[in-house]
Amino acid sequence: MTPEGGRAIADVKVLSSSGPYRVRIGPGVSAQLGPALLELGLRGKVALISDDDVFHLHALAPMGSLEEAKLPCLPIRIPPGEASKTLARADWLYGRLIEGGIGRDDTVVALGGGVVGDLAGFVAATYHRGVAFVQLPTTLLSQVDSSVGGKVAVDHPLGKNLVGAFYPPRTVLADTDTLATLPPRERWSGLAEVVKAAFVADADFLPILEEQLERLAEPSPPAGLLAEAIARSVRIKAAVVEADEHEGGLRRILNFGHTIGHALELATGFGVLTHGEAVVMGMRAALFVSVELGTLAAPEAERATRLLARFPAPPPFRAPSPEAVIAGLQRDKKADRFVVLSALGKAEVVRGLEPRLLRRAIDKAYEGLI
Ligand SMILES: NC(=O)c1ccc[n+]([C@@H]2O[C@H](COP(=O)([O-])OP(=O)(O)OC[C@H]3O[C@@H](n4cnc5c(N)ncnc54)[C@H](O)[C@@H]3O)[C@@H](O)[C@H]2O)c1
Ligand SMILES: O=C(O)C(=O)C[C@@H](O)[C@H](O)[C@H](O)COP(=O)(O)O
Ligand SMILES: [Zn+2]
Repeated sequence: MTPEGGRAIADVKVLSSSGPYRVRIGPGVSAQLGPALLELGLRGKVALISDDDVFHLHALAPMGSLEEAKLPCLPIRIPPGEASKTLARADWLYGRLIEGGIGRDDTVVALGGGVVGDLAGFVAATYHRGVAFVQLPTTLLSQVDSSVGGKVAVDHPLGKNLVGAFYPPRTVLADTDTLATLPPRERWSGLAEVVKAAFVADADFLPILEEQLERLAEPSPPAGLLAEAIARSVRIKAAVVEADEHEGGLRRILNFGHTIGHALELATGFGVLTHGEAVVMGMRAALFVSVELGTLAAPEAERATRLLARFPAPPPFRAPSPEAVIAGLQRDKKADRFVVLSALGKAEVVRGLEPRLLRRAIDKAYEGLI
């Protein structure tokens, strides 16, 4: 328990078709898991899914709180990394849930980053046609983005997140204390989604990021600054997903940088680039496309590109050919749609990008890296 006693610094309410849920953000909030479940009337067993590394680092507090609340816990660990976000791993998890006697009235809790959250959420959505699902995100990326909004999925060898569902969590406990152990590369990966949120929906957030980007990437940024940046990103995402939960329109803006980003993750091999690294490259490409199509003024694109240039380059990787990237891109769920900026803080969707423009955009994504 922290000096604050696990009290949230921010508490964001998100409306969804399966009911409202709270996102509590602050130091020590994962130690509130037991009471949070009881508050929701979730009194059954808890299957706590985590990856090996996160389990060793951060399972004690939430498991202790389950014990105090007298909620039986079945811990299940998976290997860390994007390679675990597969149907095969989901199938393996179903086996552990069946063997552990997890039933319709029990709860799946995801303790980890976006990989654990997306995978455990997919399993929760499908096991027994849906059991209660709770997120305890432990990466910056999962606290600012993936734990909110209900997208759950696994990858397919032919494409990222191709098998999934919309399955909102019952609650989210984003314990900012867990971020103290996060490696720098993963901090920057999360910051990519923070910057994306500002680019597509919150121009007033940009000056703060321009001033504080490197501080936010430090192992221990000023606590208030970090929690505020997380809360602001969550509020942006909450507003978008509340307006368009199932991505009929507006929600597509959250895919800014992702069309090429996802194709790069696939073509380099899942896990070679972090999601954030791929999205930074994809956003550079998308800014270029925005200027080429005339939706964004060049000085605004330059300002955004300058912010992205402050992200560290990924470790050296074998760059796939533009053809390989385009092939992956054509299998994306949103292959025919491309998100561009129409101003800083405002995005729109265009269709039917010319293949030649796409190739030049992929060159932009690689610029300075290969
Ligand atoms: N559902 C959504 O809306 C959504 C949004 C954005 C991204 N995503 C998905 O999220 C995934 C990426 O998530 P991620 O970046 O969290 O990756 P991740 O879950 O793989 O975590 C990154 C690494 O950090 C380690 N880790 C996690 N928490 C830690 C901690 N507190 N201390 C030390 N190490 C820790 C993990 O073991 C892992 O090795 C991708 O699959 C992406 O597609 C989903
Ligand atoms: O929540 C959303 O909507 C997003 O697009 C958020 C993205 O950051 C995230 O990477 C998401 O998983 C992408 O979804 P997909 O539908 O393109 O697979
Ligand atoms: Zn993303």
